[in-house]
Amino acid sequence: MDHVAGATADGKRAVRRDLLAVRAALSDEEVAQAAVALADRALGLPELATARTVAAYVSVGHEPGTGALLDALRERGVRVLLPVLLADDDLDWGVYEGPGALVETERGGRMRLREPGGERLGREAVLDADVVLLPGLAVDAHGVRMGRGGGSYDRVLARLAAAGADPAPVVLLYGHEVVGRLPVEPHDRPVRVAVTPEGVHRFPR
Ligand SMILES: Nc1nc2c(c(=O)[nH]1)N(C=O)[C@@H](CNc1ccc(C(=O)N[C@@H](CCC(=O)O)C(=O)O)cc1)CN2
Ligand SMILES: Nc1ncnc2c1ncn2[C@@H]1O[C@H](COP(=O)(O)OP(=O)(O)OP(=O)(O)O)[C@@H](O)[C@H]1O
Repeated sequence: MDHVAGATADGKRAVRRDLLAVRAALSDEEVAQAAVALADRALGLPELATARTVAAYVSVGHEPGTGALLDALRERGVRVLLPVLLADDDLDWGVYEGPGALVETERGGRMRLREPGGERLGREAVLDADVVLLPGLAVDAHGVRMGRGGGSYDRVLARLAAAGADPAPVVLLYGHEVVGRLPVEPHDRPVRVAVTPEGVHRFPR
């Protein structure tokens, strides 16, 4: 079993590297245009039309851009929660109060994140969310999502399930990141929806 689990983790690392290389090759203009289209698509989701609290994240680098989406949600009066990465790779949460209230953070040579600088609400704050917008590198036809490998969102999804909370998990990706099949480990939890600049994909439960 350990051998199989190790093979899956190695498989994930290789897929992650390839996916990150494709993102790295995007031009700044492609990234900017994709962010506008992504916000449009996401704002059309029925799940977001009724949501009062949305857990989201601030995109960095060549990730599918969330800036326009965060501001549009906030303008709608939605309470937007943003993650704060903790030392154990779990997530604390703070309320989005506009781009000026974000602080740039960097931990141990990892990628720079932009996180809310204000009050920390605790790990359980995500249980208030009606929708959870997740970062990712890819999703497959079963809704299996691959992240950066910290396991932060695996823990968030496990926490939601343990509490009996059932917000729609929605991953934001580029079109080519919706793939046929990804390596899967027992802790991986499927997402319900993937939004890309080109459209919306729904996965059977
Ligand atoms: N914009 C954004 N915010 C986010 C996430 C994300 O994926 N994107 N997260 C999603 O969980 C959490 C932060 N998790 C992170 C996980 C890994 C790395 C990172 O730098 N990884 C290295 C490679 C692995 C390593 O060195 O440990 C890298 O990407 O270069 C950064 C943040 C919460 N906030
Ligand atoms: N519920 C959990 N509690 C504690 N650790 C967990 C949990 N789920 C996963 N992990 C750990 O997180 C690590 C990374 O998992 P994985 O490679 O699936 O990350 P990922 O889904 O790509 O990342 P992320 O969720 O941050 O986007 C693994 O070592 C795993 O053991």
